[in-house]
Amino acid sequence: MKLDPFYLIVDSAAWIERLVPLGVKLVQLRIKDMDEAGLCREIRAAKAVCERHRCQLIVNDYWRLAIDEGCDFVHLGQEDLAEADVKAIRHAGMKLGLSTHDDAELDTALAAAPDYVALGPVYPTILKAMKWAPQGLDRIALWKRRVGATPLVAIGGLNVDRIAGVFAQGADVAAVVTDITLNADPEARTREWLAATAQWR
Ligand SMILES: Cc1ncc(COP(=O)(O)OP(=O)(O)O)c(N)n1
Ligand SMILES: Cc1nc(C(=O)O)sc1CCOP(=O)(O)O
Ligand SMILES: [Mg+2]
Repeated sequence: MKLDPFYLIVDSAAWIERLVPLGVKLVQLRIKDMDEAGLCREIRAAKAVCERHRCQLIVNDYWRLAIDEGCDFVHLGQEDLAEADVKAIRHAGMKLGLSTHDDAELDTALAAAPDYVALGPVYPTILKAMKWAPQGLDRIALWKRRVGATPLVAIGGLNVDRIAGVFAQGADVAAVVTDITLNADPEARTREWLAATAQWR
């Protein structure tokens, strides 16, 4: 499966409404701390925008709600995966992306035959506290050898200047949050990401 090389991750449907129309084709809705009714509203709104713009929506964490709302792709971390019903996710026809941070997690992820594997944090991230040290670029090449044809997503501390480095090491997709959402001009930065990833599209 070919995924767009630019993977935007945001925490609201409002961000999706704002940035997806610029040409984003792969977006994750990553919401923390919201009640179920709110999550359903957000997922529904995000899905509507993504359908209009032929953008692949990936729902983080909330796989049951994603199934209920008719979404087709979820992202799970290792703790999410441990509690998830992967059979139910697959039975619903959903694609599945998985986080990995070390060898043991990669073994666990590959056993679930994911639609992509994410490796992070490649660089230090300010989005959330992480118990893993930055992986560094060499680790991407190692991961790509292990995942083979499964798309490899690089995440953590990426910015426009770091994109070429992760693709040179074998990443198929670069994921980003704060380089865009904390930028003084998120629309302009999104356009920069679209241009900078064009050669891998
Ligand atoms: C593309 C991508 N990679 C990694 C993560 C992190 O998932 P997880 O470890 O479950 O942490 P949270 O994002 O849920 O805090 C991700 N969301 N997306
Ligand atoms: C949500 C997330 N997961 C990571 C992992 O390593 O699993 S790094 C990360 C944060 C990515 O945000 P930014 O692009 O702002 O660094
Ligand atoms: Mg998670």
